[in-house]
Amino acid sequence: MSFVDGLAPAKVAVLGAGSWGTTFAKVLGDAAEGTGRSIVLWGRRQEVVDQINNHHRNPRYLSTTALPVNITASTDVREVLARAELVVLAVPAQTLREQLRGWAGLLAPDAVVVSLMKGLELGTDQRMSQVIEQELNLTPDRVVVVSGPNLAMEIARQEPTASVVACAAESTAKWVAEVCTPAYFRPYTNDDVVGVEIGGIVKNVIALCVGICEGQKVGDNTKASVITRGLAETTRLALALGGKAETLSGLAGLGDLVATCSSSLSRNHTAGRMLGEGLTLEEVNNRMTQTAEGIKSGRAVKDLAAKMGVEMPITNAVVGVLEGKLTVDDLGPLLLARQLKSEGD
Ligand SMILES: NC(=O)c1ccc[n+]([C@@H]2O[C@H](COP(=O)([O-])OP(=O)(O)OC[C@H]3O[C@@H](n4cnc5c(N)ncnc54)[C@H](O)[C@@H]3O)[C@@H](O)[C@H]2O)c1
Ligand SMILES: O=P(O)(O)OC[C@H](O)CO
Repeated sequence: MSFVDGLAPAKVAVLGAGSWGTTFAKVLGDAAEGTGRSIVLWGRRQEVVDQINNHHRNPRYLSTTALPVNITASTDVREVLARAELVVLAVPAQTLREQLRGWAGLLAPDAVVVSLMKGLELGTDQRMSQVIEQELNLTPDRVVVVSGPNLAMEIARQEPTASVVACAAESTAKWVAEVCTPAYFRPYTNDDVVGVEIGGIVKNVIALCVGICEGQKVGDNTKASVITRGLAETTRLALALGGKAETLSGLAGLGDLVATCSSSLSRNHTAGRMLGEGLTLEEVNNRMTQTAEGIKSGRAVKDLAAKMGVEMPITNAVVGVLEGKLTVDDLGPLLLARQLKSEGD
């Protein structure tokens, strides 16, 4: 198998044909041009699969993007996973464990598994790489995380973007980075899986808060304050879990936080804005057609931080709003009334 012998994979499976799964398949497909490598997408809906196979498009998620012809799709996960040396997972975080239980016996014996997801599991407070290791019985050297300032729509338009490919084993990270490097996408490797995942998870909660600010029509000072203090609490959590500070000041930390908190393309930012405009969470959920991980992961982040003894005031306040214990108007006064302290604490 190629991971073992160092050769590039001949087949890559991407499970999840939503916005990011389809876009990342395009990244892989463009990078594979002329190599003979095939990219096979698993989708739940026959109409999505048919559109990809017959028209090289996924109009449900990426209406204007033409997909490379080396991408095919199927609803048959067994067929998609057969002999795939690299398996990329892009389903909503809270559904991953259940999905993996159905897929576990179908993976090729030496497959490397990549998580594209930015969520924390409710109830267990586990990161997606931990769920993957447990359910597929994989060692950390075969589990990779891709994360960074990666708004799918911009990458689908081939706008220059950098990202992070993280794995405990540098050789695996390099192996994966080499197959996802088309001209418009530049991955950097990193061995700090914890820092990379925590950056991607918590930025969604902070983006909900910035979105709330936007919905309330407060200005840039407020948003910059939330982003900066949001990074401080994200870094505290990452460090407590064994992550590195420099990861949080890199693409998967600051980079992703800035992209998500500034962009109207972000689903978390958009969901926050609607809350700030006065919609209830139920109304927001009814309007969202794609996954905004922060809505559910917020609670898991709060629980994990409490378990680790890490102070995360912005996360706690956002969860208070999501759970109906605080109104959006409570947020500013609550956060500002906290006891004064040193910026570095
Ligand atoms: N969209 C982005 O810009 C982006 C970028 C980076 C990371 N991510 C992360 O990637 C992950 C997937 O996000 P997305 O943008 O592709 O979401 P999406 O909502 O666009 O697509 C989710 C996909 O999962 C499928 N799905 C939904 N419920 C499912 C279930 N119960 N079981 C199996 N499949 C199910 C949907 O049919 C769809 O194909 C999230 O964790 C997100 O945070 C997204
Ligand atoms: O649309 P969001 O809020 O899920 O953010 C998408 C990506 O994670 C940005 O890097």
